[in-house]
Amino acid sequence: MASPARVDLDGNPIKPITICMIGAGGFIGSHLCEKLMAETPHKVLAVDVYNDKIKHLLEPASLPWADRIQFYRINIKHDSRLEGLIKMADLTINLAAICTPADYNTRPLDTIYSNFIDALPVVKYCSENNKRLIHFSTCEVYGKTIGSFLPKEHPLRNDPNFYVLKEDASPCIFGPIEKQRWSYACAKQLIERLIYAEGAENGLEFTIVRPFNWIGPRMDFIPGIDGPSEGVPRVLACFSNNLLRCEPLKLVDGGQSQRTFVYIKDAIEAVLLMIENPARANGQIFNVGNPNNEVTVRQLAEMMTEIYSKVSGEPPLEVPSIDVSSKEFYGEGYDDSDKRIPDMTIINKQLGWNPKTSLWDLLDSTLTYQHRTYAEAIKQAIAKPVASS
Ligand SMILES: NC(=O)c1ccc[n+]([C@@H]2O[C@H](COP(=O)([O-])OP(=O)(O)OC[C@H]3O[C@@H](n4cnc5c(N)ncnc54)[C@H](O)[C@@H]3O)[C@@H](O)[C@H]2O)c1
Ligand SMILES: O=C(O)[C@H]1O[C@H](OP(=O)(O)OP(=O)(O)OC[C@H]2O[C@@H](n3ccc(=O)[nH]c3=O)[C@H](O)[C@@H]2O)[C@H](O)[C@@H](O)[C@@H]1O
Repeated sequence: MASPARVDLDGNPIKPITICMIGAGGFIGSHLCEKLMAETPHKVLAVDVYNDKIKHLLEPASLPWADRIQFYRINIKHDSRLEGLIKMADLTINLAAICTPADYNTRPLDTIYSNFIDALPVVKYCSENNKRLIHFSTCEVYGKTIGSFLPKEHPLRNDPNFYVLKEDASPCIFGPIEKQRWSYACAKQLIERLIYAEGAENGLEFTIVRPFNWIGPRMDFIPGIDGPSEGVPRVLACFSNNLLRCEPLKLVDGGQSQRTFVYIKDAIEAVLLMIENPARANGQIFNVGNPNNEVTVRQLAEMMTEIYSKVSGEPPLEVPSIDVSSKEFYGEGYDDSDKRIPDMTIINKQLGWNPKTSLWDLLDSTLTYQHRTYAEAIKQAIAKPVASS
């Protein structure tokens, strides 16, 4: 019996489309490709410089979706094939970016080029060829909260108007230029403004996504195993690396910053709704996060330590964490977002989307994956005698 036709949120049948996905080989791209292959009839032209995280979707040729995904090893900085691929597709999704905070103050030029200059041709080709664009921005465009400028004990700090981040109302508050941490957020903000202007002046059909700390399997790399030994990934991978190596977790400036974490699989549901409901998603900027999963970084460290001990069967570390200054950890020019709570009104109203997974459950499944994937390799790396020079 044929499976029932898939319908959008308004009950209309969903037509198969071709998607040019730039940055398809990254963390979010790999989960999005998986979802599109397993649950939809859409085709993906997967563009990236790497494909390790989607290899399982590309080979062997006998995979049921083999004719619906093609990988193009392309650096969008300099490759004339990009426009042709955008023309071949109905929709372009741009995920390509440098997006690890350790790079923002140490490689500010690369960060600005990657998040602004390199995205320009993508926007231009979409606009000129009347193709729809879903562009990945960031919750970092909000910068610091208004409340962070009030004295520590001020009662208004508890008023949501002073910290909840709303797409159509909150200001974008960055630190001074010498705090190069904000090079990323500022570049993302300018590309958002450019896309918005292309929509207003030239009719570009666009959707802007502001992810709030999406986490899960395949995020970033474990230093010395599948990434550089001296590399500094985002917090999930930093803490996973510490736990796998039985080292104390490093709390930057006391771990007082707050974050809301959302499970990658919940967030991907939101992206699929955007893909398949253009009439509801076009012209919108969407926060995608989980306001119920807020913790300080210190609390995150404690939770991950407890869960990893359960998952690995090893006793918790005697010294579970140590404090490090941001200057020591990230170098000169680091600064931080104090608190990030997404307002969910717009995505709720337009797409009816709500995150489901609690922080405990998402850390449990993610740390189970980390342990299964890396524990043995770490053991071997630690046991290996250091090569003589
Ligand atoms: N993960 C999150 O929670 C999060 C939060 C906020 C914003 N974002 C945004 O979402 C997007 C994807 O993030 P991610 O977490 O998957 O990061 P990621 O680093 O895992 O993925 C980005 C991918 O883009 C590719 N890429 C970068 N420059 C390229 C180029 N010049 N040509 C071709 N490919 C290139 C990289 O190789 C990588 O595979 C980024 O734009 C990021 O700023 C992510
Ligand atoms: O994921 C997001 O939504 C966005 O936020 C991230 O920024 P941030 O949350 O600051 O990045 P993390 O590296 O995950 O750091 C989170 C917090 O943990 C702290 N941290 C990080 C690593 C560590 O070992 N110890 C530690 O205390 C950082 O100082 C920061 O306060 C990145 O900028 C982007 O990937 C993205 O745009």
